[in-house]
Amino acid sequence: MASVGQKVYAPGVAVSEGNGGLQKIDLKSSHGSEAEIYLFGACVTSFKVPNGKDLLFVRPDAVFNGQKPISGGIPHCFPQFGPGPMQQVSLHSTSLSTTLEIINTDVKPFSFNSALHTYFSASIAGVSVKGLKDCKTLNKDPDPKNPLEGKEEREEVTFPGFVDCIYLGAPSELILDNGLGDKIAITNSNWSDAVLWNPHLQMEACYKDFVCVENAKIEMAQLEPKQSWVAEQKIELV
Ligand SMILES: O=P(O)(O)OC[C@H]1O[C@@H](O)[C@H](O)[C@@H](O)[C@@H]1O
Repeated sequence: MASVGQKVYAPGVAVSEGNGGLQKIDLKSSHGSEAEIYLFGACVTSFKVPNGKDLLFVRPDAVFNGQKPISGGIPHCFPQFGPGPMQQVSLHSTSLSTTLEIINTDVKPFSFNSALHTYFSASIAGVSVKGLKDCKTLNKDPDPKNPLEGKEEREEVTFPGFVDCIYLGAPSELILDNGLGDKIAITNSNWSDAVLWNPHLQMEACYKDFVCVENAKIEMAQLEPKQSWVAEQKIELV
């Protein structure tokens, strides 16, 4: 049933006004999973699996003013943070898939890099990410402007303090233990790299409640006229 101010476009697809008067879409699958997507930046801000748990996190200081990107959920970074056309989002019982397609409609080539800056709900003391062993790293701690080159030696990356690290040549599947009793497989096609970020005491009010595990394309890629680039991400409870 539609709630006040909601327009139902198809079974399980409703559009309404969200925070700050921004338009949002609520998706409900027949399996009981739900997703919320703000049209501003095509940002998925909530993905609830059938038991009601939200696997995503929106920072308490996120602004919904149509000027700044929403700090939470799955913001698209292309060619940097900001508004963009709506991409497809597919909602399944325990998984959420997103596709980002970038098309060069111009008559000259352009270069881009991109990322899905996904915020997961978490209890940071119990968080680990598996799958990054042997990847080349660019560690932005301590100096984000001069990242230190290295190699990941750990089977499981944990978050005992500030973490801001790029992983080059990341695999197509990572397993996130969110410290809340859930294991989440993050699979992708065509996202070549990954980023792990937790601000620790720089965001004292909320750092314990989330972790960013991001699919990214760090190296600049060039798109010729009429060419397109497509990448997919799937988040699945395992
Ligand atoms: O723009 P937001 O959501 O505040 O996130 C900022 C952080 O995003 C991360 O992806 C970067 O690796 C960090 O360097 C950066 O500080």
